[in-house]
Amino acid sequence: MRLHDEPVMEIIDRSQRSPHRDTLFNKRKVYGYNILATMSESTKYVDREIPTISLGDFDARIDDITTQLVMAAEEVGFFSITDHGLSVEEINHMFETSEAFFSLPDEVKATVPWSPRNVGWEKNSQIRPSTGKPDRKESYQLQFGQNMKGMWIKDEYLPKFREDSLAFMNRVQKISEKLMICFARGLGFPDDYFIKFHDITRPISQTTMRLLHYFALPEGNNTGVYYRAGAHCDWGFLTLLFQREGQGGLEICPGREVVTEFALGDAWTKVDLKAGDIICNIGDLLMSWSDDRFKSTFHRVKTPSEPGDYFGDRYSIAFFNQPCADALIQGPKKKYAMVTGEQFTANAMKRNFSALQEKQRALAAMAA
Ligand SMILES: O=C(O)CCC(=O)C(=O)O
Ligand SMILES: [Fe+2]
Repeated sequence: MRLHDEPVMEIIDRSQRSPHRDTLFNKRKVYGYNILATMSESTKYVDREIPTISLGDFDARIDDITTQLVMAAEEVGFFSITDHGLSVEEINHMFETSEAFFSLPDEVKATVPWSPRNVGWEKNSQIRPSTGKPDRKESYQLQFGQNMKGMWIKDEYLPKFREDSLAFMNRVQKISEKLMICFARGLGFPDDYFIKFHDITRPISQTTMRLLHYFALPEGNNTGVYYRAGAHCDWGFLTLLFQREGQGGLEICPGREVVTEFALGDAWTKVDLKAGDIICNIGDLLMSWSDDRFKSTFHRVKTPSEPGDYFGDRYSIAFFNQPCADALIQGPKKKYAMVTGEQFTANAMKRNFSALQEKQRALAAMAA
């Protein structure tokens, strides 16, 4: 078993909680035993608007787009974008490429095994501190730089996989860079401020595209047995998510006020999508870099267990914008001490690890 990269925060900083938000979201600590108490209950849902923002006519509309993005980042931390320039055909082609990879025999996929540089293939091994159990899925992490040496599936197994994946990744990077310009403006930084720190042409780039395949589950009540993707926040800067229509399950739970806080509400909101839209979410890095103005929101892929849930094989693609190791991270208000990209990641891993240990101790105590 290995520990992946999503950070979780063990400290609830009560001094910084907004009383208004507290009544809105009814927060509670999630990674203790509380989450277990919810397993047999049916999910509580609430409607929340997840803004849809058009990037069309970007140069002429940049001020308007920036306003909309900043508002979405401040309020929900999730938004979908349209008119981003990627066609439905291009997205579908990447999904077909991904499905072709996942349908290879495990022995072949194991020729590119996951490594802690966050590249490679894993199966049923990512343990989230929110569940203490591995997600039931497989994923293949791809990067642009030197970490991918020897980690691309060979052409003899899947011709053109590397070429097609890199072409898609470069297209998604360009969209990310548009969003980075807007978020830099929103925080009063120069336009290219975030782009420079996420330069994918540098060999030390850590930006990662993750292809995901969640296995089909038996229809019925799977709760407590399987997890698709346990509740977590992404630790990077910004995530761009591609989903397939009809393969639902992504849910969000806003309410986190400070990046050092480790709590979430008890009501989830399903994320619906239209073909071709990209769902985006703020990661902990941008939350920290914005002095907590932009929210990194808890989300999960729900284990299908109730009527109306999607039980079949589910494919998704996540593009994580990660800083280069030498990026210097500090918000305009200097709320948090300056850290490098490398330190930020190390701190996130450390918090993740101690939260996971806490969760596993709680699970063991319940079993005893
Ligand atoms: O598969 C999805 O829809 C979400 C995946 C996700 O949140 C992640 O990998 O961080
Ligand atoms: Fe995520």
